[in-house]
Amino acid sequence: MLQLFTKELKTMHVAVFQMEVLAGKPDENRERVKTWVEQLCREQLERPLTIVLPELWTTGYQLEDLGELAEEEGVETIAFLQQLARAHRIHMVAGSIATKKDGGIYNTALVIDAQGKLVYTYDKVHLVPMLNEPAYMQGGSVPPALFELDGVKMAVLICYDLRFPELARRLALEGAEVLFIVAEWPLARAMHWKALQQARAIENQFYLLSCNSVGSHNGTDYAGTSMVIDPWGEIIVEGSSTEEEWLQCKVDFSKAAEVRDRVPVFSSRRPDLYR
Ligand SMILES: NC(=O)CCC(=O)C(=O)O
Repeated sequence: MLQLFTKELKTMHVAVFQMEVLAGKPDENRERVKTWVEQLCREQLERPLTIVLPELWTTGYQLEDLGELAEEEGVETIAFLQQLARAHRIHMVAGSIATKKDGGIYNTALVIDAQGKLVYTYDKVHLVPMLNEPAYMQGGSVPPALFELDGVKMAVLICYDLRFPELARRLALEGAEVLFIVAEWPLARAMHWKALQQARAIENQFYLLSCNSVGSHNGTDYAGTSMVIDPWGEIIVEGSSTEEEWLQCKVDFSKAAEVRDRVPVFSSRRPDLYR
């Protein structure tokens, strides 16, 4: 059954850090995130503000060194983010980092609220063969679920997960109003990146906010083109494919209800014929 949309909170500011991740350099990447957040928060005083980081932003795809680089339960980076979130009163869909737990290494997304509480973690379930991820990491065994920031139902998927529409549809049916995609998506498949994001937003009639990285590592160029897409499928802001930059906008949560009135996909569904 489709949940009703949030009534109380109508808008939220978002800022997406389309970052050039320095592979294998977690200290430097943390420092760069701190500098960016400080600069952003000098300019953007309005709250609520949610910031978004890309996939594996502490280590990049330096997979062969993850034995050393991955953090035990993500403790150090989580503490760093909690401190930053509290200091600036910002919510963080803090991309993902490599974590060690139960003898394996996982690609773990983190969500921290403006009080510094770790509200949600998710271990990427679809590891990407094209980047050799399954050779170095374990896939999560728990499907992505909803979390809430200021009463808004949201969800986060990690990069390759975008190719599996059943995940996004299930989250939409559970009431997601915003889907975040945190990514290190290669330029070689940039056309898929853009088309799939728009498709997920259009078919599920929710906001889609993505954060991809730029730059290159080990011969792979990353595609940037981070986006904020509204529930009609309109691209509100779009990053370049090459430059480190940040994207900022205000999202209006009342828009999804309008779109669902105009094209009532969810009430037209035939779950008696398919799931
Ligand atoms: N980091 C990723 O999951 C990349 C996904 C990818 O390259 C693709 O789906 O294509």
